[in-house]
Amino acid sequence: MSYQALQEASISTQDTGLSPHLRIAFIGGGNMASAIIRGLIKHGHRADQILVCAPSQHTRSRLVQDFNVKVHSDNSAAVAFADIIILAVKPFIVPLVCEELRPLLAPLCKQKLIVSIAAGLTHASISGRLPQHTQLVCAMPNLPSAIGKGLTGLFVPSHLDRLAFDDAEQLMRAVGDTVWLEDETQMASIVATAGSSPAYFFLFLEAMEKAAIAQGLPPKTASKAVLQSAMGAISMAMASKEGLSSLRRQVTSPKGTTEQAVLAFQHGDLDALVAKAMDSAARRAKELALG
Ligand SMILES: NC(=O)C1=CN([C@@H]2O[C@H](COP(=O)(O)OP(=O)(O)OC[C@H]3O[C@@H](n4cnc5c(N)ncnc54)[C@H](OP(=O)(O)O)[C@@H]3O)[C@@H](O)[C@H]2O)C=CC1
Ligand SMILES: O=C(O)[C@@H]1CCC=N1
Repeated sequence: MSYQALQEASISTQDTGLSPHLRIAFIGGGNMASAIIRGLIKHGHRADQILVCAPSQHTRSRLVQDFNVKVHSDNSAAVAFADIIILAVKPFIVPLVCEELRPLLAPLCKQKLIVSIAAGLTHASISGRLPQHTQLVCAMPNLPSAIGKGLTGLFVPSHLDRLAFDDAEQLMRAVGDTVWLEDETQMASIVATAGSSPAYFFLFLEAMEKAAIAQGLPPKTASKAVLQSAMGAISMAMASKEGLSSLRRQVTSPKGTTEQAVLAFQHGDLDALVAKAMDSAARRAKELALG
């Protein structure tokens, strides 16, 4: 699997044209559904246009309290309510949900868009469990969707017209950027590069915070120094026309302090460790595809 392929995918940056009248249902109301809901509401989507189906009363109460969205314990409510149904359950639950929705979707499948955000599951494995001609798009979003800064990979097989999935694309664009994948094998790389990656950055920042505290900084100062520096670096990288290496060299004075830190990372073979971690995530996505 080559991560290079992702560079060839186009990242859209246009304003979203998400219709405020679009009714959106989530099957599952956990971390990722909540992140997308938060992003949608932040973007101005009306809470009463959003329904979440989740089995536990605790989750439903939390969603009402946090977002004032509609909630239901029965997944079939999603079909009656929504134009777009997002499958936001763990991958192994998706077949059960499809089984429940299948008879209800059969007469309506051309009027509904289904979006699966389940890591690893292929388009064919989900569409095979839904009525023929169901409009299904596989999406891989990430947690920063909660603040409108997500990145979602989208895939439909080449025989389907992407324009038919405009509403789903606009929905995901309301919570961040989107990339269309040409080839479904790229989805495992998007899981490794975008779906999972916020956790890598959090892990790295946690490690920096611990090291700064160990060196003697007060925890609040360490946290502020780490987060503000990370935000500054990312904002610069996003705004700059220069590549990442060039920006890195601007910080790294010959015989200076940064050089020593960079050498320590290189002696620890950071590149190999990152590649190993991302390969592990991509491999797990492929395992999930097999069920
Ligand atoms: N977390 C992330 O950063 C990302 C996750 N994903 C994908 O999103 C999906 C959800 O992950 P995540 O939100 O982290 O998981 P969570 O465990 O946080 O949420 C899963 C939700 O599914 C609900 N659920 C369980 N069984 C059913 C059922 N039979 N019918 C309806 N709802 C059900 C649970 O309800 P209850 O709370 O009531 O038990 C819970 O709200 C996964 O497929 C994952 O691969 C994709 C990209 C990023
Ligand atoms: O860890 C997971 O399986 C999910 C998919 C991507 C991010 N979280």
